[in-house]
Amino acid sequence: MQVDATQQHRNTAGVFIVFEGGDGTGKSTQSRLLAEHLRSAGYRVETTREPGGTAVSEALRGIVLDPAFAPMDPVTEALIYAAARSAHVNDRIIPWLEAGAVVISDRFLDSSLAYQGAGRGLGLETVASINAPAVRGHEPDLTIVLTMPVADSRARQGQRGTSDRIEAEPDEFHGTLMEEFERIAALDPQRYLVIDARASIEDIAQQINAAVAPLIKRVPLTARTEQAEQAPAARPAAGSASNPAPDAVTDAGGSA
Ligand SMILES: Nc1ncnc2c1ncn2[C@@H]1O[C@H](COP(=O)(O)OP(=O)(O)O)[C@@H](O)[C@H]1O
Ligand SMILES: Cc1cn([C@H]2C[C@H](O)[C@@H](COP(=O)(O)OP(=O)(O)O)O2)c(=O)[nH]c1=O
Repeated sequence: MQVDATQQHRNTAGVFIVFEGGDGTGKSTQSRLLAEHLRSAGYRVETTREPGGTAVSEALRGIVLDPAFAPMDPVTEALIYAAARSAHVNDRIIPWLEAGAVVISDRFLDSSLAYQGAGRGLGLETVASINAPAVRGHEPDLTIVLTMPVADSRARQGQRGTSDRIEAEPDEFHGTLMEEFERIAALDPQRYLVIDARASIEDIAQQINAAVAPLIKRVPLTARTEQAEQAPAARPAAGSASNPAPDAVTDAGGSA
């Protein structure tokens, strides 16, 4: 198969939402809460993560995060993340979006731009070009950036115990990439939501639900999960039992 890196794909029926930010800023917590919130309203939601999401991508994750491989040449590192992303986009993200799902990914391309481009100093152009064949023109509809001082995210990670090869990098590295996420977000405020990750889990979830509500209105009713079709009791009161309104998901419906 030939990959046309310049080809721009629209995200067809589905909606693509990405969580970005430094390590330990609450991305997986909020990704899970958003998925629960949308599923309870009857949407088909697929949650995934990078690096990961397919068998080969998870195997590459094991390699790239393994402290046994430190130090790793930054170009090698960038290529491993891009290789994992290629399988993820091709085998999971594109089919899910074409099927009309709400796809929620814990990290995507901006992590490579921030960690490898800024953190490792490879530069944004080099990292973007390495990743062009992998992302195949797909961009998130909304990227939620969770940001906080490194000292605070370190304190949260401390509760988690062991650190992987990237987490083990010094605070200066992590400070650089946090700043880069904010800089990238400022370039396209329509498609980025920057949130102070020091707020409470519930406050953050409400901000996210409010930003996602207008976006998912375009998800077709046919994309609802079979599970939701069989469980009308789980639906919000705003829609009819057989055909709930997509705009039943509002910022008032926090799941946190
Ligand atoms: N807003 C928050 N306030 C306090 N603790 C939080 C908050 N969000 C997440 N946590 C906790 O911080 C730790 C890291 O959160 P996690 O969601 O795993 O972050 P990430 O996926 O960004 O690494 C977990 O122990 C989680 O329970
Ligand atoms: C997707 C991606 C992740 N990474 C890093 C960020 C994380 O340190 C690590 C993935 O680990 P993960 O456990 O998903 O992150 P977190 O600690 O935030 O829960 O890989 C990159 O350096 N480049 C990338 O393209």
